[in-house]
Amino acid sequence: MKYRGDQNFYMCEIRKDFTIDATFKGNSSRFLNHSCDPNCKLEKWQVDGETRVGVFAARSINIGEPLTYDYR
Ligand SMILES: C[S@@+](CC[C@H](N)C(=O)[O-])C[C@H]1O[C@@H](n2cnc3c(N)ncnc32)[C@H](O)[C@@H]1O
Repeated sequence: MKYRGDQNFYMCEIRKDFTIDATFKGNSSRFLNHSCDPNCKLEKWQVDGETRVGVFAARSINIGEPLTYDYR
């Protein structure tokens, strides 16, 4: 799964012909920042025949700690 983020373009490639693009619409996962030492990870699941991307804790996270994952 590839993810590319910059000021005006947020897109997550699920397959060659299928992407999630949060440029105009998205959910609270839009607020996760990048870190090279992230506390979260993305997982791609098949749910009822649909591809879903979920954010999961990669380690124990303290209250108030920003949620991050590796954009690359
Ligand atoms: C998906 S948004 C993350 C949420 C965003 N920080 C906000 O407050 O809405 C991605 C943008 O956040 C900023 N960003 C994400 N991670 C960052 C980091 N580690 N350091 C500085 N800016 C970051 C960049 O401007 C990036 O284009």
